[in-house]
Formats: sequence, C-alpha cells, structure tokens
Amino acid sequence: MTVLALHDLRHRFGDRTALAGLSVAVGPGEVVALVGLNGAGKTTALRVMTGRLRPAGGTARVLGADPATLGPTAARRFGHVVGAALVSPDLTVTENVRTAALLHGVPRADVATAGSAVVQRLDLEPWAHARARTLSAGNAQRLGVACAVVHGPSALVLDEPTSALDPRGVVLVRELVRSLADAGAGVLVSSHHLDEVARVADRVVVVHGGRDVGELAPGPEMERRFFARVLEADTDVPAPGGVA
Ligand SMILES: Nc1ncnc2c1ncn2[C@@H]1O[C@H](COP(=O)(O)OP(=O)(O)OP(=O)(O)O)[C@@H](O)[C@H]1O
Repeated sequence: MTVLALHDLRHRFGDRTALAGLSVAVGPGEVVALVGLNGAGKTTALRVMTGRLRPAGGTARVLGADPATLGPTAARRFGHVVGAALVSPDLTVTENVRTAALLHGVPRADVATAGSAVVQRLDLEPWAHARARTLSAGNAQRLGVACAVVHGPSALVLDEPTSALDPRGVVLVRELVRSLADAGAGVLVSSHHLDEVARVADRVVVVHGGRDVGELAPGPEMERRFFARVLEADTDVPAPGGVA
C-alpha cells in the first residue's frame, strides 16, 4: 500500500498558482524528498498532505485516508512537522514529548520510556527540563521533530526539518528518519540541502512551478542536475528517462 500520496494537486492563492498538478507517492520503507526553488510549492503540498489546506483540485492520502478527515487510528500512526510543531512553549522538553506521545496514542505505561528515548536520540538531554520557549532555534526544531516521531509513526511528513540545525543535529535527524524508514515507515521530506537529501532520500522529486518535473537519482552533482532539470522544465524540453 502507498503510505503517502498526492495526486494532481492544484491550488491558487488569489491569482498566484501554488500547485499545478503535483503528484508524488511514498511507499513503506521509503524516504522521498521534495526539492525546489523558493516558492515552488513544496510547503503548500505538505500542508495538503497534513490536512491543513484543502486543495482546489486533486487528492491526498495518508495511510489510505483523506488527511483532512483522518480517523483516530490513522492519526496515531502519522507524524508531521509542517509549520508550527506540536509543541507548547510553556511545557518543558520532557513534558512536551510525553504529551505528544499521549496524544499519539502511546500507552500510558510506555510514555516515559518513549519520551526519554527520543530526547536522548536527538541529544536534547541537557534541555530536558527547560521550557520550550527558552530553547535555541535549532533545539526547538529538534524538539518539534521529537514530538512528531515519539510514537514511531508509519507515515512521517517533515518540512525542512534541518533548516536551523547544526551539523550534529543534521546527522541525528538523518539517522532518525533513516531508521524509521528502515523499520517500514514512509517519509516525505522537503529540503533545500541537496547534499543532505542525497544522503537520506531513496528518491528525490523536483518541484517547479507547482508540479513535479522529474526525479534526481541521489548521488553526486545534485546541484548541477537539479538546475538542469529546472531549466528543462522552464523550456519544456522533455527529460529523457525521467530520472536525471
Ligand atoms: N497563504 C498564502 N497566501 C498567498 N500565497 C501563498 C500562501 N502560501 C503560499 N503562497 C504562494 O504559493 C507559492 C508556493 O509557496 P510555497 O510556500 O508552497 O513554496 P515552497 O516551495 O515551500 O517555497 P520555500 O522553498 O521558499 O519554502 C508561492 O508563490 C507563495 O508565495
């Protein structure tokens, strides 16, 4: 079964086209990255994927269900950070991850263990008792990711999860994403860091002008191949083979 799917998404904000027929599908055990220039439509697509925006056209599915009306069973298997994370500024790091665990249906008896594990996994122990509003931008981003994964989701959506992270944080989030996928989760992530994407993703989908314009095989020369793909899309020259 497809874990996460967007099909032919279309959406406009006033006279501005944000999505113009974007489709992408993520299978179990797969990490798919969306890359694109500023304003390409990545965040808008991920807002649809998390049920925060109803598109004018097209469909979204999370574990087979419409994300806008996700039932409790599917919701408990889903984790995401798109825009504001599931974090309360006045709660401590530990209180936040435990609350997120409870909200995602982790049994009460397992909440403390699951919370400690994810705090440790993201190197947040020194701030375990700090209130979220006192964290640095990078540690706040780590906490947002921690709250999204504390329940071990089967479907995970992250919008630029490493934008504020130091090199150590980038590695920790990469390892976390990879281990969730290796355990069978489907992960959809957007990023501007092409080198990082090449390390973590199984497939890299280029978004341009609100649509998917082809894939890049993860590997060397991502930047050159990315710009070639964007140029092709702008000049409407079909790319041979679909994967550059
Ligand atoms: N709430 C909104 N109101 C009006 N226009 C919007 C809104 N959200 C997005 N847009 C527009 O839709 C287009 C796609 O924006 P989106 O944020 O999805 O791009 P992005 O690929 O995530 O960009 P970035 O890499 O800069 O984060 C842009 O032209 C943007 O200005």
